[in-house]
Amino acid sequence: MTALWVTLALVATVALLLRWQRPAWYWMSFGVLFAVVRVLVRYSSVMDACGLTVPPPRWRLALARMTGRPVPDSKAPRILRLRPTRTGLVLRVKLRPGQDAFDFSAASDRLRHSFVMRNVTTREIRSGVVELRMTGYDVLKRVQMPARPGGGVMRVPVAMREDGEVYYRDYRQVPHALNVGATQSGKSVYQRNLVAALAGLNVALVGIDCKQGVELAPLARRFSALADNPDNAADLLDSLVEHMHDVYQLIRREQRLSADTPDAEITADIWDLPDGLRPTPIVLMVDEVAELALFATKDEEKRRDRIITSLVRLAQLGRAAGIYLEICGQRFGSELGKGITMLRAQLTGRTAHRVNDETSANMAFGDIAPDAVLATVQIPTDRPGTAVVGDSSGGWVRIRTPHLTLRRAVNLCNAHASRTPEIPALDAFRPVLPSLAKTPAAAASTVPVTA
Ligand SMILES: Nc1ncnc2c1ncn2[C@@H]1O[C@H](COP(=O)(O)OP(=O)(O)OP(=O)(O)O)[C@@H](O)[C@H]1O
Repeated sequence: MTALWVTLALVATVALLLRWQRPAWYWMSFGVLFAVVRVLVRYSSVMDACGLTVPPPRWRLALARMTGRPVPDSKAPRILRLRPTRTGLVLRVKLRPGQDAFDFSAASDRLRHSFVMRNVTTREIRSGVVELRMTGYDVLKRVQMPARPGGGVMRVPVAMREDGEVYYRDYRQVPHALNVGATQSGKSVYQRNLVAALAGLNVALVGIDCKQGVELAPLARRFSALADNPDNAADLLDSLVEHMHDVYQLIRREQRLSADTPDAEITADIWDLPDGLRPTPIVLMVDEVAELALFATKDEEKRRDRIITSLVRLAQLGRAAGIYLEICGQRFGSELGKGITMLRAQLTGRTAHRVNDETSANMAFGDIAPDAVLATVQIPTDRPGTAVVGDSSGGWVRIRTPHLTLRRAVNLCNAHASRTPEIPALDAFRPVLPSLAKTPAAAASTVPVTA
């Protein structure tokens, strides 16, 4: 008997320790079982308390009255499926007549504490069927991405969402994005995660890093072109615009060829081109965009206008040519001068890390997802890497990136260096790696790269 008590005490201690120190492990070992039992046992009473039941039909009430039987209870939505996941539970229910998905999203906070879960989000997956995604612990406290997060063509895993799902950056769905945040909020780590995820794909990475290349130069082995000051950046962007026009010419040529063949697909963008003809898609990463928009002299002002015009052109026309923009900065508003709001309107993907004021949050979401502004302002200082992402559909979600060190990102880029494609139009901006530098002077004039 004593042995049993000792074992139980030991198990309870281990469970408490895990819950405190390793919530993900606690969830997988103990939490999931307790949560399943809790949800199943409390389901009817919780639905009733949250106002998610429907009264019995009148004919049943009348029948009960006539026959003197007890009045039938209100009915909760029928459980279709309860599935445990590595971060929580997914409960799928069939709505009763008269219920709608909005009832569930309005009750998500009540459901959260009634089922003792960390977070509950709801969505209607098809007419009359609602899915409740519940997380069992704070998945953003210590981000652990799944071992095989999946992905697809131009769709890469970047962070963990607060509902326990992986957040993917999908360039074909949302071609251009803006990433804002105060200093030390985690923008560079977000960008690093993007680079690391893209490194293994058939894609050309092009970087503009006006912090003298401090963020992107170490990853240069996987970059096809890199600019580390506004002068270089202006030339690089001009060349990229030229490359875009060449790709359009190629698409037009293919369209002319297929126009006379009745059954042939008409090419509208690079993804419709045959594999052998398709130019490599390009992701342009711009770090600290405000540096490109600032000027002190007349010449610098001309250069600034050239840069912003090229960026607007790429944002307006780049998608079909397979050029995608990822623009990063502390603020991105009209104070940066003409052309900025026009550019911002084209950057439909928005990510906002912690900001210092509501105006900065408005720069990210004011025009597309006003609800996300409050969520952005509330990001705590002690959680770098936490961000709110939204798009032009008005939806938004909290995410946090895994803490990818620069060392690991460099190793990943080096491991995939052989995948770095050559883009002839951008040849002049190819980062010269130490092994290729011929003289110390030549090496000094190029962006240094860590091995
Ligand atoms: N997801 C994360 N988890 C834990 N720590 C993080 C995460 N993201 C960033 N950090 C830490 O926060 C600090 C700031 O990160 P980062 O350099 O990415 O911020 P930033 O917004 O780019 O800052 P700046 O604009 O000053 O360059 C770093 O010390 C980094 O290690």
